[in-house]
Amino acid sequence: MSHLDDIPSTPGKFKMMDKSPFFLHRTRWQSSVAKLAFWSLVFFGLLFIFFYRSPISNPDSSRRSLRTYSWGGPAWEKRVRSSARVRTRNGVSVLVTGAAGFVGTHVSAALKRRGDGVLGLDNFNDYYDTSLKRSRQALLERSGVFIVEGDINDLSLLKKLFEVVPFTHVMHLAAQAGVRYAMENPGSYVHSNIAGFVNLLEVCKSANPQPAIVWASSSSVYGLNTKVPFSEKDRTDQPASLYAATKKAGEEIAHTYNHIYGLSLTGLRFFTVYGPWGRPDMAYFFFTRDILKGKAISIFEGANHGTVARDFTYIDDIVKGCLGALDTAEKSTGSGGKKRGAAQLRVFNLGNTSPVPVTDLVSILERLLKVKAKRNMMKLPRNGDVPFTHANISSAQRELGTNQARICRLV
Ligand SMILES: O=C(O)[C@H]1O[C@H](OP(=O)(O)OP(=O)(O)OC[C@H]2O[C@@H](n3ccc(=O)[nH]c3=O)[C@H](O)[C@@H]2O)[C@H](O)[C@@H](O)[C@@H]1O
Repeated sequence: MSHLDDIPSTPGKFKMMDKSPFFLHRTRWQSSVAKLAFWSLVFFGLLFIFFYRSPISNPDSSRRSLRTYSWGGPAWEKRVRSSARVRTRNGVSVLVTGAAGFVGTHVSAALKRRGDGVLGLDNFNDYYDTSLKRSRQALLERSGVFIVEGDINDLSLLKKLFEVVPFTHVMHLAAQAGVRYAMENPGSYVHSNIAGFVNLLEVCKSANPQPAIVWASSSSVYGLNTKVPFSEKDRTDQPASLYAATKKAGEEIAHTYNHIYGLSLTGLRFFTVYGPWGRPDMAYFFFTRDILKGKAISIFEGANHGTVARDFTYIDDIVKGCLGALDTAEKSTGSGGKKRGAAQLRVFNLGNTSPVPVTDLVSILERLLKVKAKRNMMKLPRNGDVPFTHANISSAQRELGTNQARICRLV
């Protein structure tokens, strides 16, 4: 484009050029034709450069530039197939969405370890430091799990994945997590937890064979319930946050797709999951960071200095529950978008069954870090938090073939 620098930017400058000795004896008419020819050349030149460099002339690069994700092509398909290949008798092939997330990484690794085919999908969004997601990706890559970079809202990508691999199961863990962030960015919750989920179900319902789907709901659906422990039969119509509302909406959407299309669907209500490779937006993570920095931490308390507590659940127990749900999931009954019979629809709590006060969590951290925390006690803000959670997991223990209670505690 450097030649464009020589082009005069104003008509005045052009007139100056007309007065040069070269043009001196030309007529006015000749000068106009020259001007016209010159500017036409410039115009067509620019037009050419625009179309030559524009993505429109190359559909592949256009797709990449618009969606910022790169996928497709024979080498990519080969990686997808290889990652999803089942390597054991009776193994299953699972599409794990949110595979670079905390729970997604652990579940993908566990499935791969036992010989199942696993393909990850993740959009690597920057809700928290993406370098942590990249490290999890590297970890999974070493064990043979390929993570496709893309969004669950990308219909053509999802269709392509099902064209390349006839997945038997989908482990849907991609979501906008975090209770308090919903007040800052509500659209992100609607985009991932509602629109993205519907998009995924649309593709699953049309797939042939239809996969069985296990997906992450949340303990937050119990909202402002006071009856403890929380049982799957309890009411879940009083969400305290938009996050909870989108997860509850997911449960209703699951019901619809099960009812109309015969999709086998299992929702798992996770209770405040913690462990290695955990999420930096969660309290145990940033409390640790701030205690080590000598920064004060805000500890929430209920009315009249009441205790705020969580049924903190160790990641290994959650992984057991996820695998148990996949293993006991019945096949979807539909095909090609048509229901052929009643299909399985389930919801399970996955929790530790013994709530721990947040003040105790801080004491444990102090003991392990050997640093005294600067505690700033404050009233539970009205930002989506609930005072306590407590899971009844008898249904999961009975039906998922896993006794996950008390395997691992905070200490
Ligand atoms: O189980 C769930 O359904 C949810 O668990 C967590 O949400 P939360 O239980 O709020 O977990 P944290 O953000 O780690 O908070 C843990 C506890 O610390 C308290 N907290 C949090 C932040 C803070 O500054 N101070 C404080 O006392 C919270 O009130 C809560 O009782 C996850 O972040 C959600 O994505 C998940 O769905």
